[in-house]
Amino acid sequence: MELAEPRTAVGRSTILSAVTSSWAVPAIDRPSAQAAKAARTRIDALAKPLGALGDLEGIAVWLAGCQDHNPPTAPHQARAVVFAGDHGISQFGVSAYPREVTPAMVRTIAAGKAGISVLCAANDIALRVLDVAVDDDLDGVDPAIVVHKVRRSSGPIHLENACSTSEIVLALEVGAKVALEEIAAGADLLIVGDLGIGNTTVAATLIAALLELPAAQVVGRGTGIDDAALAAKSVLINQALERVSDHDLTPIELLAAVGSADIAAGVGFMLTAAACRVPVLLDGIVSVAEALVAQAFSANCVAWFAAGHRSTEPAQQLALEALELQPLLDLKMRLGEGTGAVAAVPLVRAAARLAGDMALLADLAP
Ligand SMILES: Cc1cc2ncn([C@H]3O[C@H](COP(=O)(O)O)[C@@H](O)[C@H]3O)c2cc1C
Ligand SMILES: O=C(O)c1cccnc1
Repeated sequence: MELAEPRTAVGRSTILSAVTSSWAVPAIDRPSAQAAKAARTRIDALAKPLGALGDLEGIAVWLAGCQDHNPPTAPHQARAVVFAGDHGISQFGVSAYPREVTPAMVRTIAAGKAGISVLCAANDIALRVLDVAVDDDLDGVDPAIVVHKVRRSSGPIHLENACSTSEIVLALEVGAKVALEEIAAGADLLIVGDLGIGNTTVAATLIAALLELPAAQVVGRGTGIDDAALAAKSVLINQALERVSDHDLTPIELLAAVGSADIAAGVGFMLTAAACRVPVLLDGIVSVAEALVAQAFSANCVAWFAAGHRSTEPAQQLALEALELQPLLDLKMRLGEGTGAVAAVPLVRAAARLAGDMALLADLAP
């Protein structure tokens, strides 16, 4: 793989005066315009009225471009990875659930009993969960789950940096390494899942910072907080935004200031998938926040992403609009873990099969 320096930097930091670590962003080409065009021509010629398969047509065209193949083949080796981490801000009333849920859910995924586990099993999708920054030692779990741990929790982003830039670089490298492992295992479609109480606050903050939006527009109910907690969450997001406003930050510095190690791992994973020409299906608010940060590293990566679903989080919708991505599903899901993306995999597979297996209009018997 060719390596290049980041092409897009958010700028230079003044709040992080220590040595700023850098990361060699993998070089990312665009998907094949030729294969996408050929797929569009074929889909327009299928035995149906022009455009009648709606967004399934766009997904098949996108897949053909990513695969450099017309018609596209249905992804039969979709693989999902959940990056787990705790967030300091979860101790300030932003979630409807306590932070102890994070390690408990890591164990639940490992036991094959989480929402994402069941959806992956139902759709023949390989799944693994990795502890990047869980605030627990996770004693007794499979050592492969904790081998990539960067730190225990991230700092409360309304008060201090989530972590150091060198920890972010380490987490980006974890994501990159894991993506390469998944691709070596045969992945032809990748999904990044999130797990960590408080992570919707961090994701909303990242989205607000990158899209220059006020807290009131991005704040959402996450796990189901009431009106009072929603107002408090908005205040904390504003406080976190104030810490980074008027500072030009590189993407690494932004992740260190108001992101987290587990989110950085997701970013490194997505960028590496795109560099390896493997398409990525995005999930909810954390996943699209990661996609926006990935775009700040390298604008080309977005062409390798499709949106699995629209979640109920306002910031997720705003980020999808900024990425110019149309979600496949709108089921009012708000779980994270990668569930909204995995729920859309059957549609992606069906879109490819429709493009490949339907008769042509020209071949219809008179
Ligand atoms: C039992 C349980 C399982 C989950 N699986 C994912 N999340 C999701 O909800 C959390 C984020 O929402 P907030 O920012 O409001 O805390 C994260 O753990 C996310 O992965 C869960 C949340 C809970 C309670
Ligand atoms: O919209 C999401 O992705 C979401 C909402 C609540 C909790 N976790 C994720």
